[in-house]
Amino acid sequence: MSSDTPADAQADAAASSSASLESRITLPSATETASEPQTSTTDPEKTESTVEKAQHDGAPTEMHGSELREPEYDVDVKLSDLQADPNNPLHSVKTFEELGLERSILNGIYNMNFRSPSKIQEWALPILMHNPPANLIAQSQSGTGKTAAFTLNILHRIDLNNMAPQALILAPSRELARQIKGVVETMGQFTKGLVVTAAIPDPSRRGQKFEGQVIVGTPGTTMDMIRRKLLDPRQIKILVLDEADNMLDQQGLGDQCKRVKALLPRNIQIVLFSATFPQQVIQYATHFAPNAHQMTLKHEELTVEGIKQVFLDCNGEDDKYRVLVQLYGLMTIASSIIFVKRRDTAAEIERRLTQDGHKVAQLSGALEGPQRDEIIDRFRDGRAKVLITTNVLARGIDVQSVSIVVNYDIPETIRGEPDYETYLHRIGRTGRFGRVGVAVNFVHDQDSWQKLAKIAAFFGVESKPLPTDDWDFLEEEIKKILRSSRAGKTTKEMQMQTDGASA
Ligand SMILES: Nc1ncnc2c1ncn2[C@@H]1O[C@H](COP(=O)(O)OP(=O)(O)OP(=O)(O)O)[C@@H](O)[C@H]1O
Repeated sequence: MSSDTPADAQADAAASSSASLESRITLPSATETASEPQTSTTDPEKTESTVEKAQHDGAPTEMHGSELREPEYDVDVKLSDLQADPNNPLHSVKTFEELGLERSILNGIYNMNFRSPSKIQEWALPILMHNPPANLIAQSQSGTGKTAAFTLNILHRIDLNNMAPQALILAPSRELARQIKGVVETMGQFTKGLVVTAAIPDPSRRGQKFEGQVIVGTPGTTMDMIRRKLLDPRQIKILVLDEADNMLDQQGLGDQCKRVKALLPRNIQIVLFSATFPQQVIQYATHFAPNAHQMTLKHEELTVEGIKQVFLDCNGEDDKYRVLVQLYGLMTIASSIIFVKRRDTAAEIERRLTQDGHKVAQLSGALEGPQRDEIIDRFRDGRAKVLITTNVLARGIDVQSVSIVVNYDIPETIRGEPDYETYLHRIGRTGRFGRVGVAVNFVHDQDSWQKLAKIAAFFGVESKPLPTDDWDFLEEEIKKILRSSRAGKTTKEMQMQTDGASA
């Protein structure tokens, strides 16, 4: 079961490059895709809850949805205010009821404390749920609820009286696949008869059939399982690629995803979601999902307002470790992720920090699956507060308590260029759904400084320098950001405040 190793290795390496993105919505012609709809039979009654199992299986330990409370800092963001602002990606006009979801599904959403949809959910759901089913390529900022958008469509469409796989969700890492499985189970906890199965490397499943209406997997294992006839693809009617630009990347997972698709029935609904879609991937994506409705964003629109970006000027590579140790206290107030380029750097930093008496966890593609599960679960439930990792966890991971992301190494492509997409995904591990967070970038030489400057210019953001020789000041600055409450302010009001301050 080593078929996911290349995928993980690929995800470990910074791979994708960037290109200009257009903000546009494209509607396809009337003669669209896909098979006949099959409405699900749902039961409003509460059935045996799968929450416990879901949470154990990788979902956030507590899915508080809109309840924005950081445990240690006094962050009291009012989500309703953010959602009332038409310029905010969390804004919506409609309610979940108006989107035509079954009562059992609505109960699942409300139980997760979701009050109203985000922009992407409000836009994508009517398209996804419309009959005949149409393909979709959709882009939305990190942490704006893309998982719910594709999950709700799946819950709406599957036939619960049939145990055969009907929806396949592919994700680039085992951690993300497990997380999505948890979300589908939690959201579908009142959906009677729902079975969700993970197709990730798991020696304990050897020879066992993959049953359940929803399969969430990594592409390599999914392909293996279909080929070995352990996963029957014949009744699959929806294929979702989460982190689709990464999944279609021709250098890495693209080939595997193409092969999986070739093993599925024709005319299924194909759904591609990501926070980033470089132009060259969009072109390929439109072949993969023909006649798709499209929503893409400009790169200037991609950064999340709640994530403040700063950089620390270190005195060379060796000095980075000293600065990291200084930061440790701040990183443990809530949870933090440290991103490095290489697996051996991750292991080395873990070793040194542990030796210096600090508690940290480390996860990279070099570790075996069960060990990885144990580490990410510890991080999710707060037993481990500082996680050192590679790009394997750059995308999709949703741990709401993450308040600091450290780019120990500025992300770069295999060609040594700044990796714009990976940067955006990495910093997007904080500031989820209206929360605030800080991205701390380490620069240590001309090259890393230039890469960061290019990244900041590309996204049209300012990366503020913080001194590394005045720790009291630095600490106060970071704490100030994390304490900053946006309660009661719309994006426009905040903009005016900033304008006023600089006038
Ligand atoms: N309508 C909603 N109301 C409140 N919370 C929501 C809503 N939709 C999603 N969330 C929460 O927002 C968080 C981020 O959602 P999700 O992980 O789906 O983001 P994403 O857009 O897929 O991000 P990424 O691009 O990083 O993968 C999750 O904790 C989720 O439970």
